[in-house]
Amino acid sequence: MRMAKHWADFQYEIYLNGMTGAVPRLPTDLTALEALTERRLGPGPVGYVAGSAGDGSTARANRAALARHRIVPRMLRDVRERDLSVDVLGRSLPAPVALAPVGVLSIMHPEAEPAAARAAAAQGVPFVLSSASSTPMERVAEAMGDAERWFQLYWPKDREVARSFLRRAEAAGFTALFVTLDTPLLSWRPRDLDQAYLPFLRGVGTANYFSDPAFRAGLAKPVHEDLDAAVMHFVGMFSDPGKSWPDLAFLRENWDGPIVLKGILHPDDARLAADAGMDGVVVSNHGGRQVAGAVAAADALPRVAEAVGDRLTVLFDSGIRTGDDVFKALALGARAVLLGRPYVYGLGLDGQAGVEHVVRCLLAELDLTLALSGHTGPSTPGPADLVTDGA
Ligand SMILES: Cc1cc2nc3c(=O)[nH]c(=O)nc-3n(C[C@H](O)[C@H](O)[C@H](O)COP(=O)(O)O)c2cc1C
Ligand SMILES: O=C(O)C(=O)c1ccccc1
Repeated sequence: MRMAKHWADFQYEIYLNGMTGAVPRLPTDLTALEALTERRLGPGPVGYVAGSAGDGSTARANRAALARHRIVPRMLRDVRERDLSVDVLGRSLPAPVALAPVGVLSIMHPEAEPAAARAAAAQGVPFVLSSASSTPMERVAEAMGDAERWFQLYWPKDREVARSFLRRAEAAGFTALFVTLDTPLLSWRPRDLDQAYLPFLRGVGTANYFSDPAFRAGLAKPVHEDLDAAVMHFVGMFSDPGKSWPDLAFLRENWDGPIVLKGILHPDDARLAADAGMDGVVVSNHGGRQVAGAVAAADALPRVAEAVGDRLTVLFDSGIRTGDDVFKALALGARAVLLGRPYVYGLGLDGQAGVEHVVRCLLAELDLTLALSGHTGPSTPGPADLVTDGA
């Protein structure tokens, strides 16, 4: 009997369903989802999701850097039995993929984070919940049963609010903490600026704050009596550009589980993370949404992996759209990847089912890419399996 699930079976399922005339409700080439979402949803929300910093050069560089690497497939390696499972932060995951933290999901679909979280749970991949979710963390946890969930912290200025978030996340069953460091300020985002569109000013993405006792203690009036004041309190609280490396001790003292720093691009920062007792890093430029002109995430990855791969769990995001992108990230030194915009488009187009479609397409394509390249799991691809244009 076969032990591990073959994600590639989704391919047969689609062809078999085709015998009754059915075709998938959404494209199976996940790079097609952005344009489709733009046609179906209003410009404000899609612009917010698809947009990035400055002229978009970092988002383009993320794709270009992955495209510069080409896979060199190997033959005759017996790839009948494959197992995509991988150990990440002390957990065994069924595949080297998790859903990235994305705030304000209610702008894409009324069922928002609970729908995305249920999709992740149904497919067995971890869901990383954003601090800036449109649903309180306890309700998202409830939607997930005992499925794997991680909490992303935008480190609030107020220590009591920070402590309260950590306590609530632990009580709600979030097992790992992802601390996002690349967003102490929101970057210059022309697409949002030109539409004067910022969801939080409308009170979207504030659910964890407005439901928090420590946050509310700082308000003169209850949230519903003075929404503008509550929003302003959120804006002042949401992040803290004054933080520096020694402050990480606070997180270590207040969180028992693994801590992962998200937004690391320089190998020296990765070393500082290891020195500070962190458990992992996400090599990420926030999907090109923060520093225009920044290094492509895939170009930063091998240097970070080289620097700390033996001390920390190295994860990756920014630009992953296809199964072969995941293969390349693994080969460049990532243990697993986070998927951002594609699942958000899936949510916008078809709710929970849309997110499940995206996850299944990505993992089927990864499974097939591994097999067709001569690999039976995610841990064997390495730099020798790639050639790089211009290198
Ligand atoms: C609409 C949107 C909202 C995001 N919100 C958050 C967030 O709240 N916290 C966070 O750490 N990262 C956030 N990110 C960044 C993602 O976690 C991830 O780093 C990025 O989307 C990966 O790039 P990709 O979209 O190219 O896959 C957001 C990204 C998008 C597109
Ligand atoms: O838009 C983003 O990229 C992001 O990270 C964010 C920040 C604050 C609230 C919601 C999302």
